[in-house]
Amino acid sequence: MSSTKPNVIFVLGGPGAGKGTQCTRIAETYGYVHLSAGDLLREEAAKLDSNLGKEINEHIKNGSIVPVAITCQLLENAMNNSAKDNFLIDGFPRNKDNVDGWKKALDGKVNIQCVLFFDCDEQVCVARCLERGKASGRTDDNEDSLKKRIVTYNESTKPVIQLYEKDNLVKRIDASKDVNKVFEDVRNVFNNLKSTS
Ligand SMILES: Nc1ncnc2c1ncn2[C@@H]1O[C@H](COP(=O)(O)OP(=O)(O)OP(=O)(O)O)[C@@H](O)[C@H]1O
Ligand SMILES: Nc1ccn([C@@H]2O[C@H](COP(=O)(O)O)[C@@H](O)[C@H]2O)c(=O)n1
Repeated sequence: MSSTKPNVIFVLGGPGAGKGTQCTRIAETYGYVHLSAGDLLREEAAKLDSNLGKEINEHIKNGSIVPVAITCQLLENAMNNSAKDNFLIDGFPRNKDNVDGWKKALDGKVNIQCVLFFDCDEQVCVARCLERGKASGRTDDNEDSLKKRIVTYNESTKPVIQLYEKDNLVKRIDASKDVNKVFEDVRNVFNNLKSTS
């Protein structure tokens, strides 16, 4: 991260809504650095042969949210290790603890440009994750974990999206369309985005 205040876009939506897929395309097209909180946690857990690694893996399998101090530190390290200034933060903030922890650590140090909300029907999300689960190797792309992930999304993440709606930051995108159509809508958002740095 350079000395200029970096731009941050939070990317939210249900499990399997297509956040990662669209972030990859946004990164290629608009030069943003894609930081997936879930990927960072999975990588960290794989590195750690410790209780902390086990704790992260348990949260992932149960679809519950890892304490923010861990996730926020991973995100902050990844931003500090990047030479770029535009970040897509995928899958964060996921609950009130995430919001509060982020504010404590980074409020005022970054510009939140918007919150991209990939809105997708629950059944479609579950079907996509189950299909992905045939090859993903993820411990949470199965029926049991998905039930829990959907509960976490409905009970903890939706209120976060509503919180940002009050600040007019949310750009809702219909994520049930096919990948190219969703990206057309994403492009509309980016073409109208004001640079705040
Ligand atoms: N618009 C789409 N139409 C159909 N399939 C899609 C679409 N977008 C993504 N997919 C597929 O659905 C699965 C989930 O997509 P992706 O990993 O991007 O979701 P995600 O929101 O990042 O999920 P998670 O939060 O669980 O990591 C992938 O197998 C992906 O190829
Ligand atoms: N802010 C976050 C983000 C993710 N997690 C945990 O990782 C799991 C997988 O996340 P994906 O975005 O890759 O689907 C998620 O279910 C949580 O257990 C988290 O704790 N905090």
